Amino acid sequence: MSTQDNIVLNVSGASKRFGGVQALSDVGIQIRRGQVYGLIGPNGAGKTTFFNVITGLYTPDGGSFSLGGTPYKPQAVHQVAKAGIARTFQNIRLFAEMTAIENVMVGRHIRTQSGLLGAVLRTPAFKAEEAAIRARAQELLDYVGIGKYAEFKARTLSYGDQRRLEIARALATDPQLIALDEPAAGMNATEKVVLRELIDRIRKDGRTILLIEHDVKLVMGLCDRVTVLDYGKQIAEGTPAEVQSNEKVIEAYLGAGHKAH
Ligand SMILES: Nc1ncnc2c1ncn2[C@@H]1O[C@H](COP(=O)(O)OP(=O)(O)OP(=O)(O)O)[C@@H](O)[C@H]1O
Repeated sequence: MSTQDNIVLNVSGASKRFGGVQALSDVGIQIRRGQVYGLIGPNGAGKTTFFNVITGLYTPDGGSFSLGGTPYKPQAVHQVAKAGIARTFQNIRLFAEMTAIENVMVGRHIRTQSGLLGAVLRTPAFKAEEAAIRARAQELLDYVGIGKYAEFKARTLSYGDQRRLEIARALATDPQLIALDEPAAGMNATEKVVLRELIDRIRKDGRTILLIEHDVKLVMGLCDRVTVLDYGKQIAEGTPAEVQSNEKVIEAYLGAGHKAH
């Protein structure tokens, strides 16, 4: 396999303006298969905008995008999901009144074959597919450590478990890239340890992960490479050790009144 084949997400020149604010300015990243790639920066740096651009929530003003070597246009969320990026959200977005397992099954349905007509007619093919989807969803719930809550409504799960459920749902689409938007937000120290183990396991199982995270310790401990944004510009890229000692990064964080926790 050539080095080029190993690149899962390749973005160059990503730009996005909102009125007078240049939220993203010529940002480029390359994420290799099996990497955990971190996106950090002070508040308002453009991290969420970058996520929203690559996942089709915002139409970029410019930039080129490819996933697994195939160019894609991040113009619509469902197209990006089909192309193979799954994401979680900073503010958890689950179907609160559905059970945990149903939430994961919804994620899986974008990969199904028998379609709406099969579902309405409840054809044997549909039923077999449904059973397989349920079995796979249960496996994923077990994998993220919440298998015993399969039949609980999503809203009744603890915050940490809801975040794990979002990850299970993202995994259900068999994505080439999983984009996690602040997965540790609101978690206590114990939940963060469990989350870290989970992300590590997902990586070891051959998945590729893009991570926005405010918890610098978690980022530095988990990521293979990190990009630092500040005012929409990419001010550093490299290993955690490299970016941590980068003058521009230190300045950006201190200037914004941040401190590493
Ligand atoms: N939908 C929008 N409309 C107008 N301005 C926006 C919009 N989304 C983001 N911005 C602006 O773009 C800039 C980058 O914001 P963004 O939310 O991407 O930063 P961030 O790094 O994710 O910040 P945080 O860490 O606070 O979540 C900010 O100045 C923000 O006000």
